[in-house]
Parts: sequence; C-alpha cells; structure tokens
Amino acid sequence: MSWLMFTLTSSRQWPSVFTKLTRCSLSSDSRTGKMAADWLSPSEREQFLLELKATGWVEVDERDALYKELHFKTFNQAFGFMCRVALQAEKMDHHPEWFNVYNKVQITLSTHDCGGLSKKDIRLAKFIDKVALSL
Ligand SMILES: C[C@H](O)[C@H](O)[C@H]1CNC2=NC(N)=NC(=O)C2=N1
Repeated sequence: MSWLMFTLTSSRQWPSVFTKLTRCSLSSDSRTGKMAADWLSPSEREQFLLELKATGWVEVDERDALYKELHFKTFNQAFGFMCRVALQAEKMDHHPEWFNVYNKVQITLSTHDCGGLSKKDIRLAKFIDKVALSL
C-alpha cells in the first residue's frame, strides 16, 4: 500500500495516465473498441512525443495537448495548408484547434472525448508535418 501511495503521489505522469484509463478506455465503444484503440500507453506516448518534439511540437503547460506554430510565405500557402488538414481532419473525425493570421497558423491538438492526448493526435500531427513539408 505504501508503495502504491508513493507511486501515486510521486509520478508526474500518473494523473494524465489515470484520466486516459478512465475516460478513454472505459468510455470506449464496446462493439468496436474504437476509443480504447486510440489510447496511448506511457511508452508509446514517450516515443511519439520524442519524435514530434524533434519536428517543433511542444507540450502545452496547462493541459494535456500538443502545440505547433507554422509560418508560410503567403496567406495563400497557409490557407492551402489549412484546407488540406481540414479535409483530413474531417475524414478522421478529429479536428484541430487552430488560429490563423496571414501567413501564420497556430495549432493545438488534443482529444476532447478523453480530455488529453491520444493516438488520433499523433496521427494528425504526423499528417500536418507531412503536408507542411510538401509545400
Ligand atoms: C462526435 C464526434 O465524434 C466528436 O465530437 C469528435 C469530433 N472531433 C474531435 N476532435 C478532437 N480534437 N477531439 C475529439 O474528441 C473529437 N471528437
């Protein structure tokens, strides 16, 4: 029990892991298991975050989310980028929170259904990086 108490109170990762276990896994569709399939294990999370941080994504301080700011040459390029991401987001039924001024696009990714990061955010972040690189 004391080991458990120590683990619970000392691990910085525990609150978000607990949130995902309770809200992502337990609220998953029991027939398709869809939400459970999107849950990130702590080691997957660590690995994916390492990869995404290398391409400019940062973890948001106040919530379990990823953030990236992209700069394009023109508004046309920024808006073209947003159109391509929007179509993919609709296909995935997973949508970015974003803000655009002229050639700048600020993006926050998080899974609202489970109150934090999931595999869907990782997939969308990787897609965003691929589109940005192709422009
Ligand atoms: C009902 C619908 O499936 C949901 O609200 C979808 C839509 N897009 C979404 N986008 C994001 N970022 N998180 C979600 O949990 C989410 N859920």
